[in-house]
Amino acid sequence: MSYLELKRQAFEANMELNARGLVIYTWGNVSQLDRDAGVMAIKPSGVPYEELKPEHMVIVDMDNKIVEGSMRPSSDTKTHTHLYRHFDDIGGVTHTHSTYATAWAQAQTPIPCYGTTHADFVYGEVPCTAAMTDAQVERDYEEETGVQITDRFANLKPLEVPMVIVAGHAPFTWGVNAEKAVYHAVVLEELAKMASLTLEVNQRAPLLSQAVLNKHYNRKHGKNAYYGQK
Ligand SMILES: O=C(CO)[C@@H](O)[C@H](O)COP(=O)(O)O
Repeated sequence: MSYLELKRQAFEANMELNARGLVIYTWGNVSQLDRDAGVMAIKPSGVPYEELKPEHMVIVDMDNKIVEGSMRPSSDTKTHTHLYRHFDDIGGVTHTHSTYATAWAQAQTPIPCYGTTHADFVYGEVPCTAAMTDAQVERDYEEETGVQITDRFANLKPLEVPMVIVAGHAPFTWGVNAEKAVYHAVVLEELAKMASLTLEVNQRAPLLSQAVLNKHYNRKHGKNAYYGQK
């Protein structure tokens, strides 16, 4: 696709993130991948959503080199490209600091599956990455964030669990395109809020049984199908 179209898709997805109330000021970013061309369009760093324009999107290759654009790409660029290099089926990545999902990330606690709403979207808990060592942080925080995520997904299918919370930081979500990645960011924030309120009502709330989880997930996604496939 043309860079113009790639930028438009990334811009629209970033504006949807803002419209859904998941970001304030510049807290967050979305990218759209063109896998055939080996590039993505990503939000520029530090630009408030109110001032954002399609032409501001930065085209970056999978080695984090700027291909087109006058602005600095998001500070999370290396995490986005790391995920694209390791998750073959995704085409969009979203990062937010949405309140409830970030609270679970700061608590360094995976979000359990307490109900069928959760099971409709995520096959099991929303995973949390391992806390980074000081040495890892020193190396390159954004690249190491990508490493922590892909390490955590060694035995998970990215499109069955299209989201993660990064320990001490905040969530990343993905999907077959940027629009779906934003959709999953909205879903994640709701699931995190529901789980928080569930524990407020009953600290010993039971987890959803595996049988009910399987039934609900497979009913919504088709047996052994990945979420988001047409
Ligand atoms: O996680 C962080 C900062 O901790 C970033 O996601 C910022 O919240 C947005 O940075 P830019 O995309 O504007 O560089």
